[in-house]
Amino acid sequence: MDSANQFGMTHPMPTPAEPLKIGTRGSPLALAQAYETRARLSAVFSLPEEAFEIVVIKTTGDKVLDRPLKEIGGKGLFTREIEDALLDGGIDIAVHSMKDMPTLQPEGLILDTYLPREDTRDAFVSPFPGGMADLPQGAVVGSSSLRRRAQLLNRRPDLQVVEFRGNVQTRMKKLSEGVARATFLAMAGLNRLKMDDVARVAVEHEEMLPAVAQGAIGIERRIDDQRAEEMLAAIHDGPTGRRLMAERSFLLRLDGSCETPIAGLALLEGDELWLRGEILRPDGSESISGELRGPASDGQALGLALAAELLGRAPKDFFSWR
Ligand SMILES: NCc1[nH]cc(CCC(=O)O)c1CC(=O)O
Repeated sequence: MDSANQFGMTHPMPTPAEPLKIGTRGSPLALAQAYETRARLSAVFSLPEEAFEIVVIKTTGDKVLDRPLKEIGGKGLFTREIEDALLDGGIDIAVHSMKDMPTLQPEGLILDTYLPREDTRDAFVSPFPGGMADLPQGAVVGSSSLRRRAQLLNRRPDLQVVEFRGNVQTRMKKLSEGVARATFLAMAGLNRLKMDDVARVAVEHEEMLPAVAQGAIGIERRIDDQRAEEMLAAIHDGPTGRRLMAERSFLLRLDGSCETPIAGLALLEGDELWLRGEILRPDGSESISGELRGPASDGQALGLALAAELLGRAPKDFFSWR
């Protein structure tokens, strides 16, 4: 008899046969996300963990640690090898931080399953007391995110931003060594890693709009793999899907260059989506932001409309590729 579980109803298992191979990067956050996916699948189908195999894949982005990401070549840096493994059958599903995912997937793959979204806010992290507003004049802040860097400089042109790569542990070490006074991380990552010892102040959306898809886990599969399709349908979170549809359409329409800092967030209010977006010059000297509301059933139109609105207000030289 099926027993209820923390994720709700149980489902009949499509085809048990072989273990479902779950591909992931090997970073602590990526592994936590893969374990969460496995836990949800095994709960919803009442399957033992052995029915799933976690396959760790090293990507170019994981191998090159000494250079800023944009120098190595932007898009797909953390996904190419994983998508190759999906295509050649080495894995059956791939678990991703949606924030890092290109807006379009390779032919033959589909990315339309999302787990319930975590906290979407950024976290201000510093060994000193206080939040962003308490940063002294001229303080040094570490970040390798183009978006956070531009937003920060837009609000506080007096600050100095230095490049900060590496995992949470590396960044905390840099803070304790005094390389920077503070840094920014996603609340979602800190929460998923259960890093309760890292002192953080949540940055409200009004102060700093997060990256598109921040806090969302997405699961990719082969388009013709029926077993994976059925299994993933059972753990998909509809509200997260509707929000990401709006945010990712917004990004897709704007995404001519990874040199352009972009922020975007959709919230669901009943049957309505509320989408906010911001584009900035990399040095923070100019910011263009806006918002639109529309039916939750058509996030795509909403995302495209807000992007068109911001593009219409942007000077010709705003995007470096123009
Ligand atoms: N670009 C790296 C990345 N990709 C996803 C997260 C955090 C988790 C998330 O937003 O889902 C992070 C690190 C960070 O921004 O602190």
